Amino acid sequence: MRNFEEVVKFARERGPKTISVACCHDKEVLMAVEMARKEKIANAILIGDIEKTREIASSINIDLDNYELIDIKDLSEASLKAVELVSQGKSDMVMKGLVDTSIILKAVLNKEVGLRTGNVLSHVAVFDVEGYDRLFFITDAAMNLAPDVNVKKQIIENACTVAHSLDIDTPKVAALCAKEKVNPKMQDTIDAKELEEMCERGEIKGCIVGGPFALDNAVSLEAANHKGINHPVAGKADILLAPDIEAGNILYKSLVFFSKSKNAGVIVGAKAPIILTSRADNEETKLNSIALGVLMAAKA
Ligand SMILES: CCCC(=O)SCCNC(=O)CCNC(=O)[C@H](O)C(C)(C)COP(=O)(O)OP(=O)(O)OC[C@H]1O[C@@H](n2cnc3c(N)ncnc32)[C@H](O)[C@@H]1OP(=O)(O)O
Repeated sequence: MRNFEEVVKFARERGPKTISVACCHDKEVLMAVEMARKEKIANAILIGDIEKTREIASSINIDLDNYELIDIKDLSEASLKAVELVSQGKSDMVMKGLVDTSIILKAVLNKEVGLRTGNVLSHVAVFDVEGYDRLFFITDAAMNLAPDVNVKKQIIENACTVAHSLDIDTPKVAALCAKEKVNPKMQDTIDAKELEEMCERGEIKGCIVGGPFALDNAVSLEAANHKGINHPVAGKADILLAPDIEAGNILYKSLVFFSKSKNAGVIVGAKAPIILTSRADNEETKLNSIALGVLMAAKA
């Protein structure tokens, strides 16, 4: 798949799935779940401040009779309930509403009702950037703070599951750094080279990993050629592995605010997909993310 129209089309064919929305009192979230319902992609169980939700819904002409509603005002408790519904098999995936990412992720990691698998969980954002003929996968902009090389390996593997779900069989992974040469004083450049070597040894499968790469020579063949970089990933990266959450989040939000791009975001590695976008993302991004979640759930 090369764009979100195809992702939404696929989700329509596989839906409807059920989403439990944690902290649903948010206009863009309600607009996205309503679009998903009308498109028969997903039905939603809305958990949160229902009085506020009703006010918002009536201001945008959404009939809440089409939804199951659970009134829990406390953000942590609402997040736990949304996760618990998935654990109980009453819902197929969780969606973040108007709540801090850390609150919903703590619910996902909760030992009693959470969705742990023993694997690393990580965020994968998919971007369709104007001017590029392929989707970009940015990871991890939202969950893992400062991953070491072994966690980075698992973050790559998680991103590959998303890329494979979108029929990108052998994604090219660029381990991003501030430069394309190893500097012993820059740990992320050492990690990037190690990840490349792990892939060459067959310890990371289903992709080609290269690193370190600066962003320009990861995404632009012209920039890579200019620097004389000769590697299958150079200028052709699909998956952009950020060295840490700060770089990943800034890259994500730069694309959202400074470029013409469409995007979607999901946490993977858990028992079910967690649809996770920024609160500032618009309803189209949230709908794309629901479609991506449906696709991931369908392939699970
Ligand atoms: C991109 C658009 C959206 C955004 O902009 S998001 C904005 C930025 N994101 C954030 O603020 C969230 C960043 N992450 C966090 O806040 C925290 O790392 C997070 C995920 C909430 C975990 O916090 P804590 O519960 O304090 O973490 P902890 O390190 O004490 O771990 C508790 C238990 O959970 C486990 N854990 C933490 N991260 C994990 C992961 N990625 N995958 C699998 N397991 C994980 C950890 O091993 C620990 O387990 P145990 O209790 O020892 O068995």
